[in-house]
Amino acid sequence: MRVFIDLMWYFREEKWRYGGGVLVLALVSMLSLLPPYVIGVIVDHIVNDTLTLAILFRWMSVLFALAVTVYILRYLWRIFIFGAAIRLARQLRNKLYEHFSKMSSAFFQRRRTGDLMAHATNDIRAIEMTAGAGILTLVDSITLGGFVVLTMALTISWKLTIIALLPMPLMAYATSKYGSMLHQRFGKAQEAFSSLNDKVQESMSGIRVTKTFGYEAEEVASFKQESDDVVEKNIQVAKVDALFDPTISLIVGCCFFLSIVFGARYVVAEELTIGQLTSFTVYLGLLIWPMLAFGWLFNIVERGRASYDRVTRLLKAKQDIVDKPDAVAEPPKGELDFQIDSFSYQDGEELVLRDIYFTLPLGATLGIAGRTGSGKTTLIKTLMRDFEITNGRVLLEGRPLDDYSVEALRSSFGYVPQDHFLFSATIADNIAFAKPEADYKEIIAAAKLAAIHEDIVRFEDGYETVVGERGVTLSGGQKQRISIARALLADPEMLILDDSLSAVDAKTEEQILESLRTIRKGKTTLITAHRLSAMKHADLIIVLDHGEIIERGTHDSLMALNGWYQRVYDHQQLESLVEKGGEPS
Ligand SMILES: Nc1ncnc2c1ncn2[C@@H]1O[C@H](COP(=O)(O)OP(=O)(O)OP(=O)(O)O)[C@@H](O)[C@H]1O
Repeated sequence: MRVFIDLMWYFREEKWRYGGGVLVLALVSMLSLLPPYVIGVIVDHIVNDTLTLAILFRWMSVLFALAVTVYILRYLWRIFIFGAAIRLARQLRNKLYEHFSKMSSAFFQRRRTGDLMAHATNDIRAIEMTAGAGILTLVDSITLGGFVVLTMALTISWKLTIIALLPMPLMAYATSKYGSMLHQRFGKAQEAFSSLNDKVQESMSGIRVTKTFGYEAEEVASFKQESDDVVEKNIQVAKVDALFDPTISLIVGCCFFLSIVFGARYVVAEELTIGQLTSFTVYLGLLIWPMLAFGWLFNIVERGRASYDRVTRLLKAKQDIVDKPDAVAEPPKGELDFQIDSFSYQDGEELVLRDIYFTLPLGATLGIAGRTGSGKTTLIKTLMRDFEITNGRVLLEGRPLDDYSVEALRSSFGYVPQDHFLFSATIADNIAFAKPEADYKEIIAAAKLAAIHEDIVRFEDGYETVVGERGVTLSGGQKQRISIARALLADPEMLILDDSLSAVDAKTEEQILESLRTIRKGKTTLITAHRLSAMKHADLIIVLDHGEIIERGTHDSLMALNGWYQRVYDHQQLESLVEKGGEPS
């Protein structure tokens, strides 16, 4: 029941809804006591031969009025209690989403997407059940159960009540035992569900790769295995779940048995009338639901507790990147000073960057070259504070990155990542993502600069073409250029193209670079690329190898060095000549 204490903050917040709901529910419980009483009275009238049509009609009218009232009241408490529970789910879901959106890349690297999705769906649903059906069963089992027992004891026979309820402690013992078994098994079932979620997410994202390699059968088999695991764990839950009903029915059966055996003796001894015994057994029947509700309550509460623990653990995860109290809110301009002694993604892991020292004046263009895995993207991630530098620092306008608020820092960057992402929205919306207030003229201008305008107008719906998962399929190069247009539209202080020209041909690349040279005057641009022609005009080019700068300079000075840069550049030029049989880029 600890989960109810954990949720107390919400019950307080919604005290009117819960207060109203509980009150109405208690009233319904009280009113439910009337029909058994009426049955007892009628039976006694029949036994004593005093039943008249008038008496019968009077009691029937009372029962009819009661039914209508209970009908309305039941509707009311549902609105109060279940309505509040749905609101709690909404609040928690929004909190989780807000929390996710504040977390750094390191957080998402440690967690699986499917797991996070399971928290936001299954766990929240279990908590909603606790705050809705859980409260209902708690209040119902206490009020209806309490009222019925009191009525039986006070209006019929306290002796018979005690006898009839003798098997109850057994039930309390059994349900608490089942409850703790359920908690454990439910935790495991939820973990298995998270894992399955993750599997589905990964399989769907990688479906093309799976098909290309003809791995469908293996994928289906591995999905089946995960799915079987979920089923197995849920069966384990269901096995305990299934114990509640028969146990409760058995105990209720014992209660009936005792009350009939002893009740009959009291009737013979004339301590009770037949009508009273009839009422007593009907009251006992009324106890079945509170008892079932009690068992069900354990079930709901244990699920809710496991889920609430999982969600709060997640919400408690500290943001690893937070603003200092006096953080500068003004977005920095692009004057860079890298002073990184070393960087690794996790403590104790292999160093990914070492001895990165260089400066870049405001408005300059930096080219970052190097073989795959040499640390180009990592260098950019440290600049954007996606990951904290533990050994060294990066200065922007002479201040360390953490002097700036995260928001100010992020608004300085226009980042076009390697794995570009388009939302399921129109092309115009995708381009205007970083500047939603942009008008069509600005969007088209950005698209022209990114050399994608001609492609867009060829689509039937032009800029209103829907792309992404639910829209038309674009080529890799088209997606890249839309991502570039998106970054250009925001006109950021620092534009970062992380291998963002890899899927466009040499001519288009040159066209885009030419636009950049014109519009990015006075603003800093960083370009990483495998095709070195993309950084030929940079003011500074650094070549990384195993996280270290092995060459630095301008294109001309690097060519004169006769090192890695010169070799790769010449090789690429030759390749381009052979492939296209045309001009070198
Ligand atoms: N999030 C991460 N966690 C742990 N290691 C990582 C992470 N991202 C990259 N690495 C590792 O860091 C090294 C540098 O990777 P990085 O992506 O910076 O290289 P890159 O030069 O950009 O490569 P590419 O040209 O292929 O994009 C690699 O060994 C990679 O495995």
